[in-house]
Amino acid sequence: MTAFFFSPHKNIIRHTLATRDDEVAPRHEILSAGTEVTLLDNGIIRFEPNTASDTSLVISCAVHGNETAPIEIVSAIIDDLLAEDQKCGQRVLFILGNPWAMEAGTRFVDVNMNRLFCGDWQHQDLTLPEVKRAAKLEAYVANFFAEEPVTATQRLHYDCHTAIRDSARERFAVYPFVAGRTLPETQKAFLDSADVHTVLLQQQAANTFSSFTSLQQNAESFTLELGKVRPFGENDLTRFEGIDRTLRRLIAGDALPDSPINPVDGFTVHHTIEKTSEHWEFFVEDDVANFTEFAPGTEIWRDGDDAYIVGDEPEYIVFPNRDIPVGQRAGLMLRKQSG
Ligand SMILES: O=C(O)CCC(=O)N[C@@H](CCC(=O)O)C(=O)O
Ligand SMILES: [Zn+2]
Repeated sequence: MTAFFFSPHKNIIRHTLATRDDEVAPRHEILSAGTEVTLLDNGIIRFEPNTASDTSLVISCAVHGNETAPIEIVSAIIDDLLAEDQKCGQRVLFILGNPWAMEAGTRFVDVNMNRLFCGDWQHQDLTLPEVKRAAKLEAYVANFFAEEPVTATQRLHYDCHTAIRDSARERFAVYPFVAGRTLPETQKAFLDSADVHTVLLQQQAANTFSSFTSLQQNAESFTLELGKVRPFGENDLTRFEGIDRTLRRLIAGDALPDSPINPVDGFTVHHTIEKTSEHWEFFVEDDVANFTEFAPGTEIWRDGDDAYIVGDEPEYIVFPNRDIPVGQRAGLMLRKQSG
């Protein structure tokens, strides 16, 4: 089956790269175990077992096109599902988010897709391919969850990324903010199983893909930062064995532990760094790693009389980026949760 489903292409990566958005032909097959496979759109494929499933699982990658390791992992899982070397015990929707940026080998082409969700695509130029794609992704995910069987008890979404820079904590998760929600032990167990021992707990609603599934689709979801951005073929996939193994277990329908065996450290956002004007000065070196610790009293940025100085306990930086337009986020300062 593997050899034929994406014919004449070798796998979903090649098929997605070779297919223009307006040329995609939906495909449908039933595997010998009864699993229904449907290619819904370019880079969007659904597997549905013919047994009662309790989980609807969305696995996405390539929302940023140059974050290739998760794309390689997802493609290999899809190959194994098609070859029936990987058991399909749950409904799964796989999404390769941004085919144009994948082809260009860039984070995005016209607009950062991971700022277009929760309907924010409506306020953008609707002629742009990435804007239309974000709208479609919302619709595919909403339909996938709406069509879940009566046996379904949980909706999960893991949006797999790699970060631009090194990280003092190699892998980390971002847990979207939903008022009144706390991170369940079962999701900590998922992170532990995937070798992700750091979680950034957002305190504000956002317009990322994982925020959309958490806020509007009632899913447990994360943005997973699983390593560092590298071109296709240059990833050390042994560094991604935890997520690969854990996604495969979930897809098979195998139970994960109810609570983590190893600690998962929580960090909360203490300050959002914003580039406030053209005079804004940023005192963080360009090559600083994510989760670098800054001691109390360190000045992080200054804009005239306004400044940010680390308070009375250490803070940790993530996603620092000075090369952004005025008004946009230039990084986050975090505090580590105690206990
Ligand atoms: O490495 C960086 O500086 C950026 C990594 C990245 O793309 N992170 C995601 C996080 C999404 C979230 O907050 O859930 C993003 O900025 O889209
Ligand atoms: Zn990313």
